[in-house]
Amino acid sequence: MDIQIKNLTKTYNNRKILAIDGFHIPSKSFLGIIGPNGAGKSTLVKIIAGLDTPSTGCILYNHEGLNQRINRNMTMVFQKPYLLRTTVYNNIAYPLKLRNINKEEIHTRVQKIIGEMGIAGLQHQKAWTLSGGEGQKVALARALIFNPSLLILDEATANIDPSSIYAMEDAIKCYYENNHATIIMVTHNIKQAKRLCNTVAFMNGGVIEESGTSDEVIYNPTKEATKTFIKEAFL
Ligand SMILES: Nc1ncnc2c1ncn2[C@@H]1O[C@H](COP(=O)(O)OP(=O)(O)OP(=O)(O)O)[C@@H](O)[C@H]1O
Repeated sequence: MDIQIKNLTKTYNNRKILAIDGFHIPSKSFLGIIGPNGAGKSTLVKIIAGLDTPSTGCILYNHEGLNQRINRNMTMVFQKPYLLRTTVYNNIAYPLKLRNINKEEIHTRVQKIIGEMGIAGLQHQKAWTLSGGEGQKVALARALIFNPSLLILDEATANIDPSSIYAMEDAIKCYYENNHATIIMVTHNIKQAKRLCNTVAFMNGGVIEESGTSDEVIYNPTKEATKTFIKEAFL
């Protein structure tokens, strides 16, 4: 999915916290958004996901040749998993039920994804009894199961142990490589951005200060603010 951000602003209580004149996220990008606390990263991705509205400006989604202002073929995974009060199986099956997929196919697809993500043993467990990392894997499986053309991850692997981070990264990478999807990932982990993303945008004070390939932004930043941020992130 190709995304065009046009003259976007967001203001809270007369404070402008986002001001992006124009930014293009080409189809099949894996974009990492990095930047300090309060830079506006979550606000931007929530607006892209349609979970918040801009004060001015708009986002245009071009999916399969259709230019549109709303796109339903996308999903977002947050830092804290929002799971339904039911079993792991039902949580993961939910997006398919919403799309009227038949029971047999739902079963097949759920078994496939929980097998790939190593959470098959949890399928009958109630979602509220899961550990934080397990819940996050369930949230990711639920996001991937309906093959979204845009996947947004907002610090989805924060507070997760290293082996679970790698398991989630593998699932995300595999999804990206096999589905021609566009992925936007907000992360404080510069090494993770380097491992996964092909482009990186550095946000600061509500604007995109600098963007380019991951190598350009991480190893050869041109703006002072980006240089300082990257240097501190690697300390
Ligand atoms: N509903 C709201 N009302 C008032 N201010 C808000 C609201 N939501 C966000 N903000 C402010 O907007 C700014 C940007 O917040 P945002 O969560 O987008 O930053 P972020 O870059 O994702 O930060 P972090 O890295 O800490 O998650 C912050 O100063 C925040 O206090």
